[in-house]
Amino acid sequence: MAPTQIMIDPTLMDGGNYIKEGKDAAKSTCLIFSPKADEVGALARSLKMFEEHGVNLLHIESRASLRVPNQYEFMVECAPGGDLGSAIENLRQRSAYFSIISRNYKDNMGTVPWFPRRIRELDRFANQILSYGAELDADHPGFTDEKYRARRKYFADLAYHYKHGEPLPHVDYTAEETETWGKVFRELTKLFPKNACRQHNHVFPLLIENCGFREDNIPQLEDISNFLRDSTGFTLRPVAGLLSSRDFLAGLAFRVFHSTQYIRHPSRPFYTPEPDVCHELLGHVPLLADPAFAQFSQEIGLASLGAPDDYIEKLATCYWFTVEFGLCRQDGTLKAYGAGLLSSFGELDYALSGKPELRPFEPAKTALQKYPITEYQPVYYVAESFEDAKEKMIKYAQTIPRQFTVRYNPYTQSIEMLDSKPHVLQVVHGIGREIQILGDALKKL
Ligand SMILES: C[C@H](O)[C@H](O)[C@H]1CNc2nc(N)[nH]c(=O)c2N1
Ligand SMILES: N[C@@H](Cc1ccccc1)C(=O)O
Ligand SMILES: [Fe+2]
Repeated sequence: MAPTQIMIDPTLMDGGNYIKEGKDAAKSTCLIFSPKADEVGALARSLKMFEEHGVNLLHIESRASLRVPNQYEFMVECAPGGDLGSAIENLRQRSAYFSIISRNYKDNMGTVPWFPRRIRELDRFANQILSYGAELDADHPGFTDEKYRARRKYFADLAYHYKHGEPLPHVDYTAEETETWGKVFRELTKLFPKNACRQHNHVFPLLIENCGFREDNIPQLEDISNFLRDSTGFTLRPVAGLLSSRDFLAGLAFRVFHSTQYIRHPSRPFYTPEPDVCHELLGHVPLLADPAFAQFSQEIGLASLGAPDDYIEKLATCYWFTVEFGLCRQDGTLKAYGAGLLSSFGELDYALSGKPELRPFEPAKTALQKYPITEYQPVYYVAESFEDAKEKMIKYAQTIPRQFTVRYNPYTQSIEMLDSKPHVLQVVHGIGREIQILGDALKKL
């Protein structure tokens, strides 16, 4: 979704508190630094220096540095306020390595836009929810239904209070909600065998068997998240509504998919302008269990970390025409793999009807295509295969201006910035070991 079409909807928030918190967190500045070699007690001195400049610290972390041999590396997150500018200059002069990451990067030339480095930092997104503006409200059947709104508030609160590592909230869905799910489930499962891609049809029976996918049951996020973790390492997080493209894509870098938990309004079961539990579970989840697709999703996420705003929009557009509305050719036949098609039986039929325009998926061109969000797409992009789409995305991502390379470390569930020789060498050694394992396996085959 283009960020320009979204605005904060205060009525969805709890007395406006979430918004205020979100804004403050959005202004924090992260400093990563290693003191010069001969400095002893550098962290203590730096902390004192921040205090003297009236800067409050929200978080402090220390690690062995991978950039400067035998040194420590510190990460401090500063709240807005105080004389942060002078504190930064002071610290910069005393550091062998120094880097600033900030949500407030627009006013700070040369600053990298903030991105989460550890999986638990995804907790910060909970209070950065955006919602549709007036344009879509008029179109949304649920926005004038008090009962539905109250229910949406309940789901929003569940997501706001969720913290990384907790079990995903269990929801007792009402009979009416289950009925809506049933209608969508029934119609879509009629179309899947013919219209959905091979991977979707392969995984779907497993979801019926392991996760309670049934016409008369809305599956629980916790069961699905556990299933996905076993399949591809993807996990789900509940989310109260639309995240900005930047935040949503950052989750994918960690193989975390933000999922809504509410269901669409019963008056229009077969098409909704917002993601809902039908869209997430029937559209996205089956493909997240496919290894090649999971990797494709993560690649878009990794490419987005710290990227400039215009590139975030381009990546979000590529995401739109692949993960959301993508078509692919399999054994000479067109199939749908985009979740927005696989969750809307109206559009699933339409996309493959021969009426809309089809073009080959080509990231550099696709990234520039404008698209409507409340009606069927006029243009669809066709991928030759997930592997092919992934290779093209990786090549395209290399054209994004960024001063460092990122890599996900699944052991620590954190993002590593490969911006020093010792760190790169460490990764090279790791790959050497993998090659040994492969050589050994080959000998035994
Ligand atoms: C990345 C792209 O903008 C995409 O449309 C995102 C935006 N934010 C989102 N936020 C939520 N909660 N769910 C989504 O599917 C998306 N999609
Ligand atoms: N239109 C989709 C939901 C959706 C909305 C917005 C983006 C993607 C998907 C459906 O009806 O299921
Ligand atoms: Fe989606």
